[in-house]
Amino acid sequence: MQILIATKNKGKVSEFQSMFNQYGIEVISLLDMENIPDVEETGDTFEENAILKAETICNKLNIPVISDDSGLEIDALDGRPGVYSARYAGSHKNDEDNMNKVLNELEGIPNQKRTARFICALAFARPGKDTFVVKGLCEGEILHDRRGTEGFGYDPIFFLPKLNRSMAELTKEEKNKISHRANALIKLQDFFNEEDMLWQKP
Ligand SMILES: O=P(O)(O)OP(=O)(O)OP(=O)(O)OC[C@H]1O[C@@H](n2cnc3c(O)ncnc32)[C@H](O)[C@@H]1O
Ligand SMILES: [Mg+2]
Repeated sequence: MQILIATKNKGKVSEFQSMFNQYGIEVISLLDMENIPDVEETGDTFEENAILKAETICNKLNIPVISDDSGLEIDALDGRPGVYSARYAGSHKNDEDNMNKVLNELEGIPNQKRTARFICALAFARPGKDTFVVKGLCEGEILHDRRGTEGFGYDPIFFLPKLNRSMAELTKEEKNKISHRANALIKLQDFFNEEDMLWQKP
């Protein structure tokens, strides 16, 4: 069995692959397909953008798809970068530039005021049926410098106080137990279980 994740982000694909692996489900993504243009993320919320991406690709290919819209919300920056996380330092979507921008903006802000959370909205769209959408969170703090080399995106500057490590210091297996993406996927599973379809909790 296969599921299409409507994303072009390698880091997300790799995490979905290991999360779905335990169910014997093969993950394919837009990186495996040619000529799929980027869906413009014009929504004001993660949920809106996730629905937009899932429904656009579902309508184009006429198969069920899951999409992921995610990002980082920093309290001291009034929730920025938020839905603009991918393009925070410009439309070239560069992780290093994005992290530098955040670190510069937080310069001089003390630890207790550096609270933040990763957010992930997952939308599941099927031909001719209602789309459903769920949201998962992961709370943490923004570090003063990068730590660790695992993961992707903003992981090196995201600190998890309970684990005393940055997200980029966790193995993929560890991250997939506590991440915003994992928390959203658990909620999506509940939908699937209710509808008695696709895949079941182990
Ligand atoms: O839209 P798609 O094709 O899925 O790929 P994208 O990279 O543009 O993805 P988003 O629009 O959802 O933007 C997500 C941003 O948030 C960052 N992000 C999302 N999940 C993350 C995670 O688990 N760890 C670190 N950064 C993350 C990511 O690096 C992007 O900058
Ligand atoms: Mg995007």
